[in-house]
Amino acid sequence: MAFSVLPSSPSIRSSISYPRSMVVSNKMSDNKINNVGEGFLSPPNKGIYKSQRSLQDLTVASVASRLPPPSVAEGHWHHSAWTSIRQERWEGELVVQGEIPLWLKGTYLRNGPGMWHIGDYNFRHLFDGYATLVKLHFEDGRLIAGHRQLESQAYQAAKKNQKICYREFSEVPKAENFLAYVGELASLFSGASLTDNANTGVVRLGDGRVVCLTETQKGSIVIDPETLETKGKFSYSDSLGGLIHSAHPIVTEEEFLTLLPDLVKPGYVVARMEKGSNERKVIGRVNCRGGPAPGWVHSFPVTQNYVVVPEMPLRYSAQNLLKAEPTPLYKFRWYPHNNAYMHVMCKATGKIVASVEVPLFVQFHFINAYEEKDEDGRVTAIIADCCEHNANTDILEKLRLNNLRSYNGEDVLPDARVGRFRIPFDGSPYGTLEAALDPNEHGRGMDMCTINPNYLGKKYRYAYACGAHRPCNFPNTITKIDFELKKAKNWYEEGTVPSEPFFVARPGAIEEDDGVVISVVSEKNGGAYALVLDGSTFQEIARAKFPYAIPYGLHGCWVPKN
Ligand SMILES: CC1=C[C@H](O/C=C(C)\C=C\C2=C(C)CCCC2(C)C)OC1=O
Ligand SMILES: CC(/C=C/C=O)=C\C=C\O
Ligand SMILES: [Fe+2]
Repeated sequence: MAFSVLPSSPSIRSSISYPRSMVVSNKMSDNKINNVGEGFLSPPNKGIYKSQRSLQDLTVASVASRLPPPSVAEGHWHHSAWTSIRQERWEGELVVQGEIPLWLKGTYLRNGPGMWHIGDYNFRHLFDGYATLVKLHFEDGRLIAGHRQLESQAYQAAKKNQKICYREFSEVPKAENFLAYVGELASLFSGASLTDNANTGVVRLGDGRVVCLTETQKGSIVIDPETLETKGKFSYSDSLGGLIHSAHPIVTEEEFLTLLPDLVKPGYVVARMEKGSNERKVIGRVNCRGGPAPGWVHSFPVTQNYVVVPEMPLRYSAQNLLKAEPTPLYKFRWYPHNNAYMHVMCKATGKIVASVEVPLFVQFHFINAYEEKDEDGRVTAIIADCCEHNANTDILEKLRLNNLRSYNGEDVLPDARVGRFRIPFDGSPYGTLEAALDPNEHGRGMDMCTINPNYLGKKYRYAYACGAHRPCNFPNTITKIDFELKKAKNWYEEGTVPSEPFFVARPGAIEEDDGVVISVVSEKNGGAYALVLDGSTFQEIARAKFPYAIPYGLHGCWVPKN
């Protein structure tokens, strides 16, 4: 279903003056950064700023990028979604078209890999980019927006040395010679060469600290939610050790639950950190049933009383970790013959209460989970939903920047669905996995999901995610899934790439979908806008254009205004 957009051209005002460094050449022959961002390049009277609080003239250091070959220049090479951010930071008020509800008071923060080159070297994979934080501060119907680069050690070192200095998702520092490589290997075992580029998510802990996260534990970095300034490492004060963890801990007002994969003795440690603490305490451990390594745990679900530990056939691979060049599945390997499993751990005791074999699956993101009960209130099963890629690992390859940028109109996004696991508690050895609704409801695209956070771990009716309006090469709709009616409502605007929808409940709401859904939308010719949809009708209620291109981003959080 296509939605109409609000009338364009609101009364436009701009008080902006363009610093010299922002006015860049738009010629394809220049070996310079070529973002072709409408907002940056258009003359001031075409700007859409309402006012300018602080425009920082901090062009990203030496951002000369190698230009695409002319044959693909007509594709999505200049889509803002896949174009590096050009400035270190910006902040300003945006003109709002439509109406932002007056109850919406607080800041939406979004993290993501927004800078994909260093010097004249272009990164290969979407997940390699240096972290860019975006903020949307809503108050009194107004919107102050901005972005800032996260000052991780990895980003600072890359800027200083003009080369990649740490191991990213697919990129590896180039060894100068064999001896250096041996040193590199040693530092890999100690974790010293792993990145701290926290480009995946951002969470607000119960005590108010805001932390950016990625797959490496050292990539836990505290930021100031107002200025987006990097404050320093979030160091875990326990001695749990290990180098990696789930990039998606479960964070509530009271606690932080995480999974630490154990690559030495294949399994997972489930740990909990209380509000206000830096110390994780072990709840329990799950041993893998398949091998030779634990499955990738980018995310995991919880119910009110249980932690669900997935054992996906896409497993970490120590061999691939050591390789200097990316392998087809990066740091992972696909082991279909070693099966797939789901384990359930009691949160209070750490005991494994169910462990079942399930059909093969591929997911990055769990949506939610809940306990199914019989009429006496006894738990009969766990229901766990995820964005499931039909047990096909191709999606990892599709997320290479070359593929995203060279889109030519072909329908190349692999099919995905809402995968619903049922993990029975009756001792039977198998669980089931089925589509929760007809995937055609959301164009057979499905990822980047969120829910009303008040329904975490509880029976729920709605999920918000990105679906597909085909043909496409990347999820390009915002979709609202109704599990009760098995229907989806889809927001779509031609040529745009919306990032993960984020639900904010209206204070005092009774209905699960009473609230708004926020997304940052990247446009094909260099623009971007903040979008607010009504959670219930899924109609657009407001949008506000950024004065420059905002690249695609991953996950976000909400910081309420006190
Ligand atoms: C998804 C998603 C992945 C991502 O990851 C970023 C990094 C730096 C991942 C690194 C690694 C693994 C995925 C496996 C184990 C090794 C290690 C190098 C730590 O960002 C994303 O959004
Ligand atoms: C962007 C993404 C998957 C898109 C698939 O269709 C995954 C991001 C992981 O954090
Ligand atoms: Fe993720």
